[in-house]
Amino acid sequence: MVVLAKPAALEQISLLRTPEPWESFAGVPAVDLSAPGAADDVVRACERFGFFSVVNHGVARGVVERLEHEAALFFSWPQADKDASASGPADPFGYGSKRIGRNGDMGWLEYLLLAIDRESLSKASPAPSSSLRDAINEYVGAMRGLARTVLEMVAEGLGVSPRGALADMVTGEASDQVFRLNHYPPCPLLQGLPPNCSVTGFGEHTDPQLVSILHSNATAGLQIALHGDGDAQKWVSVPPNRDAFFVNVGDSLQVLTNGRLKSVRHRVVAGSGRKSRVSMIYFGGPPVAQRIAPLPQLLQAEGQLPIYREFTWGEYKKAAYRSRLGDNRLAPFQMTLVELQHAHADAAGLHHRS
Ligand SMILES: C=C1C[C@]23C[C@H]1CC[C@H]2[C@@]12CCC[C@@](C)(C(=O)O1)[C@H]2[C@@H]3C(=O)O
Ligand SMILES: O=C(O)CCC(=O)C(=O)O
Repeated sequence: MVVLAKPAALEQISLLRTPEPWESFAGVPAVDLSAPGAADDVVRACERFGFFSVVNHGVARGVVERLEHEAALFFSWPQADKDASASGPADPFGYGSKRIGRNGDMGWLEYLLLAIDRESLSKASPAPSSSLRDAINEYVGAMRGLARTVLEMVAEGLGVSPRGALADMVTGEASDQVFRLNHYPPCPLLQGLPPNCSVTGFGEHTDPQLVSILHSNATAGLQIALHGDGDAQKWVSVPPNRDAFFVNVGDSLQVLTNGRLKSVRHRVVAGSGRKSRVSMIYFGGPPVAQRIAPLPQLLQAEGQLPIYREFTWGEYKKAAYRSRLGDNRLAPFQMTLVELQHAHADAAGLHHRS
């Protein structure tokens, strides 16, 4: 019997099965933002997949190309220079290689994780070069606009007023925005392993914020879990599209809509022979003090009880940084059956708790 040892450098990174070409999922909704009825399409996609692409988004190609160029330049720096850049190893912000978060998650990637204040990079998140900083600032400005459009459409499609109620949380004064550039080089250590072996680029997780907007080059790797019944989880590969942006529903939007819109579990698979995947993601979070709870307007309109307890974004973030990447971070905030029964009885005036 031949026993294939896993190369030591991959010891802490999980192997995954290489996706088959036929697993490439043709069903990711593509929403034309300029079309009438786009708001309903956005809500439908967020309910069904928590994930969709947007076309006719109005973001100039040059904004993306400039950042792609700057990102490629930065990732080609000597390792020692990258390690010394952006104020040292990511914790959580800065340049990181393989380590994700603080609790032992590992992936086959390198990245820059940066904090954004309003329109531009925060002083606490220095960019490695001024040309990269300028390209990021221009790109992030475009993403804020796109996040606003998408969240206004969500509000419109759900009948939430004012139309800016959700968008303001992400683009207002003290909003907590994060930006990430990811680089997944081909993994040479997979050579010699069976061809069906891939490596985890970015482990499965949901994003904690309201929405994240992702762009990648033409290299595949992103997978999403389709929302199944119960625990059933089916992973499908998202065909890359350089002309589109992909929107992910985050946990906070799931809570605000009382579970009607669902955050999407996603991950990145890296292979041996492929080109590098480069992705750029804007994460739209609310101010630290923002209360996150099912919107009373929606509960009333739909005659529902809240299935989540209220928390502040600051509390959620603190808990997130103590969690492992793949954890279900909403579980501690879900109402228990007993709590729901009490709430139901209270609402119906059936009993009074002392
Ligand atoms: C294990 C981790 C790593 C976290 C925090 C914690 C749980 C969730 C991860 C993410 C996922 C979405 C982007 C990010 C920037 C975020 O806001 O939450 C990530 C962050 C990090 O990469 O630092
Ligand atoms: O790089 C990608 O395509 C997705 C990565 C991701 O999910 C993340 O950075 O949170």
